[in-house]
Amino acid sequence: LVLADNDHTVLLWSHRMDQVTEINDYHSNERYLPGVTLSSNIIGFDNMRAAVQDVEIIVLAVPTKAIRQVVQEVSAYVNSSVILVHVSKGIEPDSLKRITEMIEEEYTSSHPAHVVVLSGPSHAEEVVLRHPTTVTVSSKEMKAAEKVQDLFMNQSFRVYTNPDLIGVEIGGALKNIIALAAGITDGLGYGDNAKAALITRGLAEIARLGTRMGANPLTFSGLTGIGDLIVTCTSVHSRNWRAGNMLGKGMPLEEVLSQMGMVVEGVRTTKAAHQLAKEYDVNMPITNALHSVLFEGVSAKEAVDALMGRTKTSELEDLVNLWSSKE
Ligand SMILES: NC(=O)C1=CN([C@@H]2O[C@H](COP(=O)(O)OP(=O)(O)OC[C@H]3O[C@@H](n4cnc5c(N)ncnc54)[C@H](OP(=O)(O)O)[C@@H]3O)[C@@H](O)[C@H]2O)C=CC1
Ligand SMILES: O=C(CO)COP(=O)(O)O
Repeated sequence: LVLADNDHTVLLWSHRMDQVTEINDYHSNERYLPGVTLSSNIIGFDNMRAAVQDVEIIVLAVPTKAIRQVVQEVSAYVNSSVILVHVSKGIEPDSLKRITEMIEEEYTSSHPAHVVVLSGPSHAEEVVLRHPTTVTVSSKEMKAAEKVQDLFMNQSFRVYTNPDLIGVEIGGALKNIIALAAGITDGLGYGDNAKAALITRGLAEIARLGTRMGANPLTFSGLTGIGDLIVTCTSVHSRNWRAGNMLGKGMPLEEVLSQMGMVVEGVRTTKAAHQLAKEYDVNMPITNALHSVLFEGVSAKEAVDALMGRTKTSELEDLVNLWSSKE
């Protein structure tokens, strides 16, 4: 919708034929954006080749789990140099790869691709209402990122650049873990103090890991760090928050996921971050507590009690370690 508002023709491929028909015949997408009228310059395609073969920019807007498969399909049909923009927020368990790394591994066309991430506090439900939204683009090739900035920028959608690709991707992925945890504490009936604690200490552990992985610590005080943490931990639009809320009320994980019917990225990302914390030897108590709830049979209440009962520590010790690990 943002690109269509900026007078671009958008060829929107979907793997569901019924969705393509709905977009072309009724200019709507009721399952995902109820009540929204889509612009007529958004054209649905069920044929991937027809959608991507002549375009300059491809926006990948699928869950992390689908990235590898979709990039393989896309790269079979690209017949000139393209910019691949991804908006996914996750890390792959086991391989522990960021999205850009997964795209680079799967892209096989002989025509070059420049990979750009677009991320930040941006619930789709509000973007489609043209409510003011700010995001960040990053890439190994900042010229490509600047081109994407120009394409998306408009009066209600403001785009910043940040050359710290690792920080942008890590912040966007890991905030979903904290959003799940924030949903859990709300589901348990805890209040704003608990949520503020999760956002603040969640940011500390995201920054600790991200910095160890090579990110600039300042990125975590930007849109893809604290910005996305706030929007995801405090909004009923967030699928991660909603899933956490059901977990906090006692619903088993499988039932929560089947009720959601949309991606809850934080679940797989918790698995990945738990592994990353071990690999980089970084202390991530909230991530580990969530891992124990999701995958080790610990109750939400027990996990909160364990977090609160840890040995005393200094708040600033974190910050000192963060900066010194950069030197
Ligand atoms: N929604 C939001 O506000 C925002 C989402 N994001 C990120 O964007 C990414 C996508 O999120 P979102 O759009 O909400 O996710 P959804 O769960 O809504 O899925 C998006 C689309 O991807 C399709 N899809 C899923 N798997 C495949 C596959 N294997 N092949 C082809 N298509 C597939 C879905 O089809 P189907 O209907 O069949 O499931 C759906 O049409 C996530 O990483 C999310 O974190 C980032 C910013 C905001
Ligand atoms: O990333 C998002 C907003 O910036 C959307 O978050 P959810 O995936 O939790 O809905």
